Amino acid sequence: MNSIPSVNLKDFTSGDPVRKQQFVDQIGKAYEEIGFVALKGHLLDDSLVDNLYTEIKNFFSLPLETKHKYEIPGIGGQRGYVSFGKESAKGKKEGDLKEFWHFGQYVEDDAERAKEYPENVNVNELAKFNQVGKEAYQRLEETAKYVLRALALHLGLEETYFDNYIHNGNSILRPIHYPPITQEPDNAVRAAAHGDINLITLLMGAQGRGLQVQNNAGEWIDAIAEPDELMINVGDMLSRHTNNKLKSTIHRVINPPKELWGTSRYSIPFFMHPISEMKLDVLDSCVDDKNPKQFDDITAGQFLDERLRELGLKK
Ligand SMILES: O=C(O)CCC(=O)C(=O)O
Ligand SMILES: [Fe+2]
Repeated sequence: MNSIPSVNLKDFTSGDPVRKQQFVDQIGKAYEEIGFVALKGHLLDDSLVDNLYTEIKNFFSLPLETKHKYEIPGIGGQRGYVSFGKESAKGKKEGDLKEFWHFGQYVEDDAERAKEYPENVNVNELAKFNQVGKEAYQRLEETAKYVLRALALHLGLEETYFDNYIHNGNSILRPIHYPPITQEPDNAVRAAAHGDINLITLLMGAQGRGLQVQNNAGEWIDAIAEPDELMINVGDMLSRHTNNKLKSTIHRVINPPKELWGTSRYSIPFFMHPISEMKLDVLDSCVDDKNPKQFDDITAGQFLDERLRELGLKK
C-alpha cells in the first residue's frame, strides 16, 4: 500500500447499517494493512480548530522564561510544557527538534480517579488557552470513542467494549511546535521514527508535508491530510491487545528542505489512552495456530511507565 486510505466517520454514525458496516470494513482493512487512515466527519468544528491553532501559536511565542514556569518537574512531562530537545524516540540519543504542551484528562465524576492523574496546568498569560484546550480534548476524545467502537465491531467484540476503559482514561492532547531550523541538525530530526504508545492517535495538523509512514515494503510514504481530515493511527497498546492484527506503524516527521528551514510546523496529536488498569493481554480471538500469542500480559499503566522511561521523560 502506498497511500493512506480516507474514511468518513459520518458513515459510522449515519444510522444506516450498510454505511456503518462499510466504515467498519474500511477502517479494519486499513489498520490491518497500513495502520493509518485519514478521517473526515470528525467532531471538531472549524472555529474550534482555528481557535486552538491561535492559542497554541500564542503559547509557543511566549518568552522562554515564561514557558519554563510551566515545565513541572517529577511528572514525566505528563502535563504542562516540555522544552525543546527533551524527548527522544526509543533507542535514539539525539532529542527530537520540538517543544510541546500536554493537556490531560478532565475527571469530573470520580474523585479516586482524579487523584491518580497530575492536575492540568493553567497558563495565566493567555485568557482562552485553557478552555480551548479542554474543548478540543473532549471533542477528540468523543471522536476517538466512535473510532474504537468501529474497531471493536471489526474485532468481533461488543460495540461498546472500549467505552469503560476510555472513560476518564489517561489520554493526552499534545500541541507540538517544531521551530524553524537555524543550524545543520546533523543527526536530529523533527520527530525520529517511532510507534505511538497508546491505543489510537488522532492527529491534527498533518496537512503540510513532513509526516511519513513506513509501509510493509519498508518504504516511507507521505501522510498528508485534506483540510477537513484527521490522521488516525493504531498505537502499540492496541497492536499488543490484538496480537498485531491491527498494526502500530512506524512513522516520523522529516526536516523540511533547506529553503523551508525558516518555517515552523505545528501539529496536535491526541493520544487516546485507557485507564491504567486495563489489561492489554492478547485477545483470545486474535490467537490461532497461524498467529501464536506474541506479547506478554501487561496492564496499560505498566506499559506506559516502561515507555516513558525509554523516551527519557521519566527517570
Ligand atoms: O507532528 C506530527 O505530525 C506527528 C507527531 C507524532 O508522530 C507524535 O508526536 O507521535
Ligand atoms: Fe507519533
